[in-house]
Amino acid sequence: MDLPSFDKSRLPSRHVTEGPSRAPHRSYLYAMGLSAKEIHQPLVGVATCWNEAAPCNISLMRQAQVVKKGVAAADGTPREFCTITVTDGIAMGHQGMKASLVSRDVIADSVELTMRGHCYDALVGMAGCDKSLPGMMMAMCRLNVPSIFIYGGSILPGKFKGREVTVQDLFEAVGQHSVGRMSDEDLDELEQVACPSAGACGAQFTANTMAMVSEAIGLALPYSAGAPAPYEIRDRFGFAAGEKVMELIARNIRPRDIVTLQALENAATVVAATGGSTNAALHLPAIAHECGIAFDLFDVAQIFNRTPYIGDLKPGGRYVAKDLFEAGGIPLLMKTLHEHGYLHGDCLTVTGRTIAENLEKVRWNPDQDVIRPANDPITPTGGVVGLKGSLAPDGAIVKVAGLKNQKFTGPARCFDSEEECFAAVRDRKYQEGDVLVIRYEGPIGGPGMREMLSTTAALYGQGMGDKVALITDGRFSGATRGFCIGHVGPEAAVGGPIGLLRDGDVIDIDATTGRIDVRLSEEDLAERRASWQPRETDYRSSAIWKYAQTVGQARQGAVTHPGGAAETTTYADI
Ligand SMILES: CC(C)(O)[C@@H](O)C(=O)O
Ligand SMILES: [Mg+2]
Repeated sequence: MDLPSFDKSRLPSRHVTEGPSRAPHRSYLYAMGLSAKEIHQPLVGVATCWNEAAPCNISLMRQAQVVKKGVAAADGTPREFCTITVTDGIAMGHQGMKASLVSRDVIADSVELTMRGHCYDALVGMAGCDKSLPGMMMAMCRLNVPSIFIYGGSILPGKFKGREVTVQDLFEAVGQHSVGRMSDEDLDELEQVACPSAGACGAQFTANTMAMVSEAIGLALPYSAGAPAPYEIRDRFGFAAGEKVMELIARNIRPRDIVTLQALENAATVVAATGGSTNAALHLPAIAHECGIAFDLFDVAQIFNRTPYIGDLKPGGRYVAKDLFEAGGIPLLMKTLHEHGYLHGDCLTVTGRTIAENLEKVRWNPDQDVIRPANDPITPTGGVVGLKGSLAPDGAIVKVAGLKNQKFTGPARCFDSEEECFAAVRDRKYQEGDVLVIRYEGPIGGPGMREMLSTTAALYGQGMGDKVALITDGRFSGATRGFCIGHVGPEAAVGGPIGLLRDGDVIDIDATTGRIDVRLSEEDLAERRASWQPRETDYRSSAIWKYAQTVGQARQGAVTHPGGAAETTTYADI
């Protein structure tokens, strides 16, 4: 690969590799088998979230070897390191989920610290799970050294009784089983066939949503986020990412040149267009924050409201990630959105070219129905909608893709933890028409803003998905369906109105007008607020306690440090 010549003396790695005072430092590099030539080449961090916690991560170390070959082929020296993950599918439905969102920021922090400590010149970050994708992209924006993101790829769908299934079917099967609508034998068979390969949860759930974001925001190479984990073509993307990051070093193209306000709007557009995970409304503000860009839940919601819903993907629709890749991949989706004016085409990407330039050669595929043309959508507005009102002055979010009815009025049934609500659902101790309220599950109150797929899927599995509504200051899985409103802010733990609700209060939700209100006057709310007492959590120490001390509200992405780009030293410039 012919790289433009560039001034190597500006590279951060000079702090580690150049001059007599760095002889000790170099001795460590020699100890790992590096040659003198390799030591003085640009050092590229290859961060992966490899571990044996989940199928999302299991193939990442293998894939990273190809990335390293790409870096080396372009005269860079790859340095591989791993960070942690918490996998929601296994953390779901118990206290373990409190570690999930916390892990996003720990991932960003740990990548930051490895990169800073060793003065790596660039980063290729590989992630495969809900929190590792945004965590890695946050680290890239925070560090602002040339970076490429690469997804580990989606899992393949399983086959059960002749139909394609994902882990969503299992979570919903738990509800079916609890009311006698599924036998022990079928549940046993389903759990053995639902997840047949390595890769992240297979439909437009959180990992695939954030993977789509990685291409739309410009941090990943076109097509790279769509290829399923077991497909060998992933190796080509890995090699290309390794080579390309060397060009980004040479041309000094950095993440904050790429992740602009317009790029964030492009990312929100693909989420809405595909009925993606509501978690994007949390992660996009957090990524923006790392760049010093104000882009909160309301900004995301504005894009959601003006974007046509065109991706017929599960959980709202019919297809899985593999089908989208085979239909033409994420560029196919972006092509039609761009053609009809829904994307900013002039945003720079890691190819060194703009979105519009990347899409030039993409042709529309008429022989597929995974993605509809943007001028012939499934619905004219996005599959995810922002809400606001007396119950959520700081906003809330709901996925409407696949919902029959977008309005709901009913009496509140209040629960102060997910466990309490799950027990009521499991035992069918709720009424049709109820608005189930799960509170003290926000970023501070949980702590950790749990995702509540076990409860929402159980409701769905009981056939009650459209007969009750559920609202929470916690959040939902990308696989949640039903009338489920999350991120209600401010959260109960800081005195938000959701914490003032009592059983029987009447709640009105209207996703068509973007409203969520409680039929209580300002005076009623003020009176209740006066006697409200903050609650203590059981977490008085540990990483989860530490998180609760610094985390902000969901509206701004539940970030754990106040400063954006302007306040953060990028070691690249020291
Ligand atoms: C387990 C899932 C489906 O991956 C969930 O965590 C999500 O958010 O999509
Ligand atoms: Mg999740």
